[in-house]
This record gives sequence, C-alpha cells and structure tokens, in this order.
Amino acid sequence: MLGRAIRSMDVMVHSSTFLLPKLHQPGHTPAKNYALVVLNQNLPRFMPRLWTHAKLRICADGGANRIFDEMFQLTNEQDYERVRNRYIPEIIEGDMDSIRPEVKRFYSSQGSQISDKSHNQETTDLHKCISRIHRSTSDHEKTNLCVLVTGALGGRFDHEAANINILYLFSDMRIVLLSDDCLIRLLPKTHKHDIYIESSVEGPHCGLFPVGAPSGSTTTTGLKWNLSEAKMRFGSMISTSNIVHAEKGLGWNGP
Ligand SMILES: Nc1ncnc2c1ncn2[C@@H]1O[C@H](COP(=O)(O)OP(=O)(O)OP(=O)(O)O)[C@@H](O)[C@H]1O
Ligand SMILES: Cc1ncc(C[n+]2csc(CCO)c2C)c(N)n1
Repeated sequence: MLGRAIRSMDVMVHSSTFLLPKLHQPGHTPAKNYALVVLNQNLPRFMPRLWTHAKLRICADGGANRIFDEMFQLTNEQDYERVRNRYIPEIIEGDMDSIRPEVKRFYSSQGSQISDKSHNQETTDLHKCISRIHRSTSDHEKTNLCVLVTGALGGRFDHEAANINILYLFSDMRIVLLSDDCLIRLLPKTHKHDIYIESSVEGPHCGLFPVGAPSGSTTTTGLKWNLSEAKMRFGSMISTSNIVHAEKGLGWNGP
C-alpha cells in the first residue's frame, strides 16, 4: 500500500521564468497567472519586470511607500511623474500603520482599493494580502496561479519567520518569497518536485532544508552534493551551500 502511494506521487514543476524580461512559458511551466505582493522592504532590481508580468498587484501596507519612492530609480525613464502614475497597485491591504498619508491619498486618487484592516493585530500584513488572494481564487484557478512576494527576506528576522510561515499556512497555493538575491519556495512533501533553473538569473547556490518538522527521506539529482534518502532536521544535517549542476534539479521528498 505504501509502495503504491509513493509511485503515484504527483510531480510539481517549478520554474522562475517570471525573472526573465519576456514571459515565455515553455511546456514545463506550471503557472500562467502571477499575482504580486509588495512588502515594506527595498524593491528588488527586477521589480518593473515582475510588475509587468503580474495580473494583480497588492501592496502590503508600507509596501506602497516603496512603489511610490523607489520605482522610478529602477526604470530607465526620465519622467518621474509618468513613472509614478504608471505603477498603481490594484489593492493596498494591511493595518495601515506604515503607509504615509500622502502615499495613501495619491493611490486612492488613482483608483487603488484601500483595504484598512487596522482592527486586526493578530495577523501580519502579508497574511492579510495572501488571505485575500486565497479567498478570491477558486481551487481550479489556484492551480494556475503563482504569488510572488517581494521584500520578504533580508530584513527583520521576526518578519522573515512570519513570511516563511505563510508558505505553510497557505500550502495549497504556489507562493515564492523574493529578495534581490534570494528566492524561497515550499516543496510540499505530498509531491515530487522538478525545479527548472534559469541559470542566467538564478543559482548556482541552493539550499534544501525542512522548517518546523524533520524531513524523513529526501532524494535529489542535479546537485553537486545530492541527497539519497537523507533525513534532514535542524540539530542534525541540513543541506546548505549546495550547488545546482543541471538545468533541472529533481528533488523527491519521500515519506
Ligand atoms: N524588515 C522586514 N523584513 C522582512 N519583511 C518585512 C520587513 N518589514 C516589513 N516586512 C513585510 O512587509 C509587510 C508590511 O510591512 P509594514 O512595515 O507595513 O508592517 P507593520 O505591520 O508595520 O510591521 P511591524 O508593526 O511589525 O513593524 C509585513 O507584514 C512583512 O511581511
Ligand atoms: C501571540 C501574538 N504575538 C504577537 C502579536 C502581535 N502581532 C502579530 S501580527 C501583528 C500585526 C503586524 O502588522 C501584530 C501586532 C499577536 N497579536 N499575538
């Protein structure tokens, strides 16, 4: 019975074509729709690209200040006002304790929906944004959706931990946490995983480790130091500073 369950494990395909200038989605690419969530940290240099690829853009509270302040310097354009008027998020969601009043007024006047959840101090602004996307996306649509979260890493560690927790809380959605030099995905143990590497923009370093609970058996191909039915847990072995050798790294999370 166990053997049958393992053999029938579906493959989840991952790729990062959203980091490329043009969104060509070859046969292996799973997600067709991108939603972008902008957090309150420095925008990554490839932000204009993500913005263009996305069908929905949500700023988490102070993330709106970042679009307002930093988008211009990431474009090659001369006209500050034009750039500011072009990048308008559809939604600004959060407890609104970080967005500046003039930024809120500006985006409100440009048609952004402002969703003030200041009464809720139990969940983070990112949680509020992802809950909204989760609620408004059918199960079928979820299979074609990938949520890109910018500014999720490289700042305050409590924020980073909360951001990683979101991957687990919403493990039925594809969510990618991004910063300028890092990308994190959850690889649910219910699946095998094929990870396609865009070597012009990502790699070669990679890490593979379980958060919260041990991984009973992990097998990989395509890495410099492959794992073979390895057990991983904090306090024992985890795989960091590994290197991607192949364009496709295949990881199998066993039981
Ligand atoms: N330094 C950081 N590192 C990582 N993520 C961050 C950081 N700062 C903000 N974020 C993310 O951006 C979201 C919005 O940020 P914002 O500053 O508006 O939050 P906040 O509610 O004011 O946070 P807090 O009250 O804890 O400072 C947060 O929910 C978090 O996900
Ligand atoms: C057990 C517990 N720990 C921390 C907070 C505080 N908190 C968590 S999310 C959030 C909103 C941040 O925008 C705040 C203030 C809480 N409510 N419950």
